[in-house]
Amino acid sequence: MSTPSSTPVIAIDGPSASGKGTVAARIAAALGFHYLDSGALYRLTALAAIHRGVDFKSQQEVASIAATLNASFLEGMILLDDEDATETIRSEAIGEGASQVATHPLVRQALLQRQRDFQRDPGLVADGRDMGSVVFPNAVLKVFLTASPAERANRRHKQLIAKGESAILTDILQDIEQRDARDRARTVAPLQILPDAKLLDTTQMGIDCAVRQVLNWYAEII
Ligand SMILES: Nc1ncnc2c1ncn2[C@@H]1O[C@H](COP(=O)(O)OP(=O)(O)O)[C@@H](O)[C@H]1O
Ligand SMILES: Nc1ccn([C@H]2C[C@H](O)[C@@H](COP(=O)(O)OP(=O)(O)O)O2)c(=O)n1
Repeated sequence: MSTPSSTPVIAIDGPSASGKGTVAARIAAALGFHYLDSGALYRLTALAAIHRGVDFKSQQEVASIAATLNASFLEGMILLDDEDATETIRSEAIGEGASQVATHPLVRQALLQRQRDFQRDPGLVADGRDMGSVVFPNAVLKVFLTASPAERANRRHKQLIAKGESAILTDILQDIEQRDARDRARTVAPLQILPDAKLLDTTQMGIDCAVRQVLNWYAEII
């Protein structure tokens, strides 16, 4: 299990397309900290399950895939079994699969230590759903980053269109609402606003402003 560490962790949790990845990566770059995209581990687990023909509902089999995941994170590139999976895991279908495999307690357990291993000097910014509640409960700063479902659907829609993918706004909104509901309702490590988290609603706030706010909160505590 993890050893208690004095290395600071900034935990950024929140629902899909709230801007967690964008903001967390910018904060990590500004502070020279490491960055953990925990959702990528669940996405890779879903992709590996598809490659092996394993049903997302088979908790034991999916957990064993998660426990032996051959994944590496190399300067913005994500490899699965030595193949570039950076773009593949960003599809809406894999996001949905990730949300399904993430409901299994054994899958979450299998990925726990791997996430904690990212806590290295001089610090870590981690984004996901349970960074502040389960993976890094001692995080020095916990942020719940959110925006209205309509705004998040717009952001995801723009992001997909910019990548040249076809996307229908109403379908995306429906997917986001369905995924939010599943991520909030699961019994283990649900998405939640912790009492010790700072709430940052970016419905009407740009990326620069959101990054500045998190950096200001961090500056207040160090
Ligand atoms: N505050 C913001 N205002 C406008 N667009 C944003 C904001 N934050 C993020 N975005 C954009 O929304 C999209 C989704 O952000 P992303 O960081 O991938 O979210 P998440 O990691 O929460 O799924 C990206 O294209 C990003 O540039
Ligand atoms: N710490 C985490 C991170 C992601 N998950 C699950 C739940 C999410 O719907 C999926 C995908 O997460 P990801 O953060 O990559 O998805 P978004 O970019 O927010 O759409 O994985 C989780 O259960 N716990």
